[in-house]
Amino acid sequence: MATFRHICDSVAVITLSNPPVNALSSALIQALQKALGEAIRDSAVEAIVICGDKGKFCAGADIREFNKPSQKRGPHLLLLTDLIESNKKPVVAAIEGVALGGGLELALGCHYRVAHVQARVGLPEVLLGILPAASGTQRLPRLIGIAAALTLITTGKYVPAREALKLGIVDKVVGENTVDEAIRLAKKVIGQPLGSRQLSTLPVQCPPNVEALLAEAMVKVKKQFRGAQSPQACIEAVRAAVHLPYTEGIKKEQELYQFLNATHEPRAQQYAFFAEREVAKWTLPSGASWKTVSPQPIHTAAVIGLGTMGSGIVISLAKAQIPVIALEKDKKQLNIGSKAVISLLDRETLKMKQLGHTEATNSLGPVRFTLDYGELRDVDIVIEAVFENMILKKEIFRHLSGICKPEAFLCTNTSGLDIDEIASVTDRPQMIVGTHFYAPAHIMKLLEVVHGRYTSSISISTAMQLAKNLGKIGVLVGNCPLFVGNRLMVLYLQQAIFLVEEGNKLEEIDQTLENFGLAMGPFQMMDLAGLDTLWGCHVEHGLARPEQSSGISTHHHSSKRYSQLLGILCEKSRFGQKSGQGWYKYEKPGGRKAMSDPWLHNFLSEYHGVNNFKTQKITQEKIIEWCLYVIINEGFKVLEDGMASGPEDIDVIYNSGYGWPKHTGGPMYYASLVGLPVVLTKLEKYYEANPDIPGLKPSSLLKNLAALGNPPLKEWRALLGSWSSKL
Ligand SMILES: C[C@H](O)[C@H](C)C(=O)SCCNC(=O)CCNC(=O)[C@H](O)C(C)(C)COP(=O)([O-])OP(=O)([O-])OC[C@H]1O[C@@H](n2cnc3c(N)ncnc32)[C@H](O)[C@@H]1OP(=O)([O-])[O-]
Repeated sequence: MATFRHICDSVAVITLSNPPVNALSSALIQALQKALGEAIRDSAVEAIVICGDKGKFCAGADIREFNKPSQKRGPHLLLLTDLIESNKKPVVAAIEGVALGGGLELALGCHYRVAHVQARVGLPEVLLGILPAASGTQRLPRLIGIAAALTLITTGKYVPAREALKLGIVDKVVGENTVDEAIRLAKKVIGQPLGSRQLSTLPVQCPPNVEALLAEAMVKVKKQFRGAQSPQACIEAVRAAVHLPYTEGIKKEQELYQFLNATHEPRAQQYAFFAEREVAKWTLPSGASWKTVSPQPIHTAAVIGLGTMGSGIVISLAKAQIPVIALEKDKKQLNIGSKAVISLLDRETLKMKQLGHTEATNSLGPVRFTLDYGELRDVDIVIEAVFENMILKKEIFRHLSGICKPEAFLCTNTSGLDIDEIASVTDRPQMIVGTHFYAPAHIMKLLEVVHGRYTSSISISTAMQLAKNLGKIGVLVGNCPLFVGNRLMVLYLQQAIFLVEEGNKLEEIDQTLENFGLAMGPFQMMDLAGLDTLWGCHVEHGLARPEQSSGISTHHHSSKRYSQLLGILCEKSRFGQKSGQGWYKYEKPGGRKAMSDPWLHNFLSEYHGVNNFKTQKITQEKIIEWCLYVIINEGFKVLEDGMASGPEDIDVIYNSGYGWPKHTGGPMYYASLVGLPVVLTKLEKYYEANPDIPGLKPSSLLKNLAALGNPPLKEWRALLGSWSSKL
């Protein structure tokens, strides 16, 4: 790792070099400081260009060093940005690839910025539980104004070069030779006054309603990142830029940074960041891994079934520029499905145009619609996305076996059906993979890649690579009923329903869990997913009984507690958002705004009386424990069964697929934050009082770990040698 400089005429070029993303480690900052000092002192140098090695400017501070004590982290980037800005020689940043976090702050210290057209810039610190701590919160508002700076700093959004140019973050965008262009610019501005280019000296342009703007931003982040402190601290830092001179603003930025660093949030978010990258590097117990098994190239794909899931999958593939054949069973369905796909494609094209892709229409892969299975003969992969019915799926896979080329991978988008049973009817069980997409499939990041008993490592490697190519996070899971995400989720939803049966208000339960940070409370989530779908799933997986008798709940079977409420609501045609009423009512079928429904409250109090449920109103703290600890407990059972490679996989599934708040790291990380012995004691207490709810019975893995105290999550595997993945 080094920072070196060479002189090109009178311009010194300093190259940041710390593969793979030129993160600013203490060593790199030190080397940069040294090179800058030399360039500034060297009388032959009249201007300086800073660029990054291998086409990447810089991805910001080295996150791996965050847990080092700050005094051991060497010189602070902040001082460096001041040094660059205040020196008399013009400094130009040549931005290729990314300028993120400290990388962008470094560029903002420079007097000019030239960016490659494909570069992206941003201040993503908020997504790591911190804030830009090298003057970003003070310099960016001075450059682009309060409103735009607030958006960037509180969302962590990455901005493509053309948008950055419009915002005024960069001075020039080029299609090639970024460094050469930066050198040209540097030569041109030698000797020109730098005053207007020194951002720290500029006044912040404030609109008259600046306080209203800040207050509005605060309301927005409190809703969007419930329970997280860093977005609020980001706004406070920008407020300082509005009211204080630069040096005072910097003091406030540092204070807020220290404050955030003393909370658990940065460590949780940073854990989540690395967990996402780790799970993508799958390894099987056989030793096969992403390093040893090459994925097969996917040049063409087919999707069967153009309902909500299938349409989203088609768009995902098209966005990854993979040509798709979209198949439906009859003309009517094809007509409906193709309209849905075309309208989504149009929306994606528009979005891309807004992001500055001028040839957006060409950047989506072509989609062809058909009724003819024969057209699937030569595709590299088929993703079946018909509704959840084993008989139908088997029929399709039997058919595909006879049609598709022998090298084609056959995937099923199921949210919990047995992959092995599907594989058993094909001529190539080793090439059958479960690909569980999340709705809407062209937006949600998560893809559970399900490893069946016969699935080969090449099939896994190909599916995991496909996830990456689709811009998704692939997480490898075992073929257990409902796989991992939904296996934990159904128990959580059931717990929430039990609370309602005991007289607690569903709005309060939703609100409490949303305040904890979940994107959506359980009842709103059920309405979104469809109560009929969930009811079917609960019956199929033994969480409810198929028989119903209006209003009367049979709440026990084989000494296990059940709730029939979902079924009863479905009998009343309350299917959730799609029918305009479920746990809540909506302005119309398909409406999104959930409103409390007096009818439901009357119905529930009658139901409560008829069924003689004991009333147990519980506190917000207990709502959280009661609902979330079953997720954690079942997570441990998943690990015990070997259905996930590690706790990180479960956390990534929840963070990216279920709206779990990343500032708590994920359910398993959250368990370690609360303390495993505490979680265990609570579960024991709840189970003792409710022996009819198996989800509350503490897992033996949790017991074993808790017996060791509260070992850090990264040590769990080593401590329990016998627990191993059965993927
Ligand atoms: C003072 C200042 O205010 C502060 C306080 C800060 O600056 S805080 C820091 C702010 N910066 C960020 O938040 C940037 C986060 N990174 C990203 O958004 C992405 O990584 C990427 C840059 C857009 C590349 O994406 P990619 O899809 O091409 O590959 P990858 O798999 O993601 O990443 C490739 C490899 O690089 C590693 N990596 C990425 N960014 C890193 C970073 N900032 N530090 C250390 N390692 C990093 C990553 O772990 C992976 O490693 P490995 O797994 O190969 O061993």
